[in-house]
Amino acid sequence: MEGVKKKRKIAAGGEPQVSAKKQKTKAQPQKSTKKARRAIALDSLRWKTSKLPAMLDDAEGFYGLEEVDDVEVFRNADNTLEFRAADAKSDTASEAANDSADEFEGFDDEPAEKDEQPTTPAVEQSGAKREAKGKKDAKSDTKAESKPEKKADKKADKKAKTASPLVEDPQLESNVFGALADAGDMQDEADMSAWVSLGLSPQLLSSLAKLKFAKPTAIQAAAVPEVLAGHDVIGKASTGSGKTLAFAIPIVERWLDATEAEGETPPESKGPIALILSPTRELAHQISDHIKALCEGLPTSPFVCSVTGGLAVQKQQRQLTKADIVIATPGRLWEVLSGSPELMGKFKEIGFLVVDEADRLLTEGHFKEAEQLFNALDRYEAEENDEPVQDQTRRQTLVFSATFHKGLQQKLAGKGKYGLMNQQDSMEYLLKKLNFREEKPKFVDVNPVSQMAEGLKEGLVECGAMEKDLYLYNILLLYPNARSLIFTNSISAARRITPMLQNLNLTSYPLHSEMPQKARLRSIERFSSINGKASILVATDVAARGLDIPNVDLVIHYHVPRAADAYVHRSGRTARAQKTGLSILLCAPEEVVPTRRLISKVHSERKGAGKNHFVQTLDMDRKLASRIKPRVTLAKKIADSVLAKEKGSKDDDWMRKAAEELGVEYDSEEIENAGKWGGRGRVRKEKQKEARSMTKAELGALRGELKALLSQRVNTGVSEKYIATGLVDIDELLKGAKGEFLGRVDGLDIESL
Ligand SMILES: Nc1ncnc2c1ncn2[C@@H]1O[C@H](COP(=O)(O)OP(=O)(O)OP(=O)(O)O)[C@@H](O)[C@H]1O
Repeated sequence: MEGVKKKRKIAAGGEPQVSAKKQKTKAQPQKSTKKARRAIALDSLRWKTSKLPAMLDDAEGFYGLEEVDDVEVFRNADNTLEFRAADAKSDTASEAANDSADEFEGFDDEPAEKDEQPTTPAVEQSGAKREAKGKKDAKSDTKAESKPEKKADKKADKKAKTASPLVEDPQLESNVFGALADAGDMQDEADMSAWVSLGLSPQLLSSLAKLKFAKPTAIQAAAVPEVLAGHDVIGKASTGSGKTLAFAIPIVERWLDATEAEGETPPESKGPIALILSPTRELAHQISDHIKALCEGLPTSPFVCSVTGGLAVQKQQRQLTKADIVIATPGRLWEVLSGSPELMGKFKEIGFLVVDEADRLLTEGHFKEAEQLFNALDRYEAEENDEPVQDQTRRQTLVFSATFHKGLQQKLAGKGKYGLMNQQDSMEYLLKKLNFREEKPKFVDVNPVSQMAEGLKEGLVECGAMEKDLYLYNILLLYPNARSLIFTNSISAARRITPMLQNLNLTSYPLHSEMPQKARLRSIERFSSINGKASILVATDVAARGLDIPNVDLVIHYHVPRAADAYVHRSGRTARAQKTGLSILLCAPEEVVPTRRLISKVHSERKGAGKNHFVQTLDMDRKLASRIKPRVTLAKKIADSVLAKEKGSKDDDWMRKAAEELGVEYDSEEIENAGKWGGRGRVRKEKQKEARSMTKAELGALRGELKALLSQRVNTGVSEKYIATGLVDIDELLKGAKGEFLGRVDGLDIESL
């Protein structure tokens, strides 16, 4: 017995033409059934147009192939072939059916059972592939479809029971599933029908299936068609909602089109198709990885190149000569391009300019470098007087963020009064700088009401300014296995909190802009790779935007952020991609007013009993806090001492060098005493001096003390309420504790989110 599938050719758009293969078999006499199968005439079968993988689109001679499922080919003693219809039922059942001498009526596309599907894309696709391969030797075709085919068939049968490919466009569906089947085992399970209406190529659909992205997110569904239709787009969607692919998918699609049109990968002289600007290096690398992952499943991939510093300018210039998609921080790209008029010329021809996290990149303080770049990209030499002029751009401009300035948002949405807007503050002014191709770019806002991710819960802990370390530790203890991201407003706080938490046996890493690039990436990598136990990243706002670290459970704002958008982006590091997460603000009395303002801004569009309603005040167990206070105090003291010593030796180094250059004798004591400290800085300096003067033995003793404290159990699972009611024997409970921290904060529970 050989094969389950046959193919034939048809003339494009015409009636089926019986192939040599088929003519030969048609001449065979119809024999009586063997086992559960009956011999059948080939024309009575339901032939379907074969689905060819997109990469075979240009494989001449294979247009118009048809195929049929579930037919077995028997070779008779006289060497003739006979085709028998497979029966889904058991052999006995089939025999019974055969006995009743029912005429074969062909295969039915209707499922035998309610949710059963008749065809199996994986099998069809592999069949199509084989057909292409077997063009030279039609006879070997059936042999090639022996055992592996049966296996595939079984698998396909299994899949047919679960799949529900209800797609409106059958041609597209066939392409889609054809391509998916080609993508291997995983794709056997994939139903990609939700992507179909976006008009993507089978290659890209196959890649998306490999990423296991079964359906587009709201921003992808809304923005991709607009971009593919050639519009400039401003896209707004909450954090973690897939904005990267919303612009990356159409870019890669356009690259595929261009590559296909040229036959080969575009030559080096072509220049990049897209430039994506990111405000931070980490985000640029992440976008680059994201696009590479999307392209991994393609038959040929674009060259994706990130330009963020770290590599020599010449090396980056060389890389840029062959780049198809470039992701860059504006300052560095400007540095690289301004030294190469040839490269600059190529960048003037890009098809897409994407500004990710646009509101950040285009605001005061960050826009300067970007502005230089935009001006250069848009400047063309006028033919007549050789004066540089701003040309109407040919490229599409795509601008994405989770937060946009409210005035701009209203204007884009066609509401509000704009005349009163301060131009410098509004993004309108900045958007003008982007030189949109269309007078009115498409504004796609998929979360007009809330900027926050759906699965996010927000909480607030009120505590004294000097108690923040204590309550930070307290919260971390309540979530012993969480991946937590702590945001501070200053580099020095991030520097201090990290070793303090490490002293408390919590795995923590720092992240701030004064760290070398490699150390920054290493911190993110280590933080992301620890699974199953607490892992903490203490970061400044350098990590607030765009970073997509998987499974961050908890975001803690150690300091109340200075702006509402920072709060949105920081909190958006958790509850990404439909997941859940917590965001907790540590709020000191002097931060209450800015916090209120911030919350009412962030939740301004939401309906509810007051804006603050969306952020729950959390009552922490004061008794627990007092129990853990001694260890926090010690951990802090040790960290401060180590930091002061490090800082001291750095300052010493600097001063020694300065003294040497001036040709004077260096005496640190003298120099320090000569400095006139006053005001607020004096106390700090004195504290630093004290911490710095701690001897090794003193430090060792503190460490020993802390170690002893840390070895004691603290049960966080007993709330003050229980203690107050007196219904529970606390000592008994503490005895039963397994050395783990079991507490929870009422109303905020990671598991129950
Ligand atoms: N269609 C999809 N289905 C499932 N997951 C997706 C899909 N598209 C993207 N993702 C995943 O969602 C996560 C968040 O995506 P992305 O980083 O693009 O979010 P974002 O909207 O840009 O967030 P931010 O505003 O914080 O920058 C990523 O891990 C990404 O792989």
